[in-house]
Amino acid sequence: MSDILNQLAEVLEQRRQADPDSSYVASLHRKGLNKILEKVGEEATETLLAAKDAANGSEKNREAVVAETADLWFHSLVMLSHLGIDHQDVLDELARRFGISGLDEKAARPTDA
Ligand SMILES: N=c1c2ncn([C@@H]3O[C@H](COP(=O)(O)OP(=O)(O)OP(=O)(O)O)[C@@H](O)[C@H]3O)c2ncn1[C@@H]1O[C@H](COP(=O)(O)O)[C@@H](O)[C@H]1O
Repeated sequence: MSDILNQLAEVLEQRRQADPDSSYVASLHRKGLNKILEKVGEEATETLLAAKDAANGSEKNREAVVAETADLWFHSLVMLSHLGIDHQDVLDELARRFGISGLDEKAARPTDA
């Protein structure tokens, strides 16, 4: 999985300096953080609506979940790039968490005084 993420992140880095008239990613950077966040929110909403439909059944609905999740991940990568955050940091965080049960991690959190 991380191969395509790494390749895509490399292209996204190049697009920070590209012409907004010939690059969708460059056009997002030109419009700024608020526009990028709007797209992330929109794609998140579309993903959850597709997921609700998929729970009711057809293969077409399941394909929509895949397509919408790809849109969400893509726009999240653009957000990270815009903020100058390396996507590898997110992969490293997932790797750090790997094998740690969410239930155990939550139980080990300091309690509020
Ligand atoms: N993976 C993607 C990718 N996924 C989705 N999209 C685009 O994301 C947009 C989101 O879809 P919408 O229907 O929400 O778009 P819209 O309604 O026109 O958007 P708004 O006007 O509402 O903002 C579409 O234009 C999609 O084509 C992507 N655009 C680019 N990439 C990758 O980014 C690379 C660089 O793209 P460019 O910068 O355009 O060269 C490409 O080679 C691809 O690898």
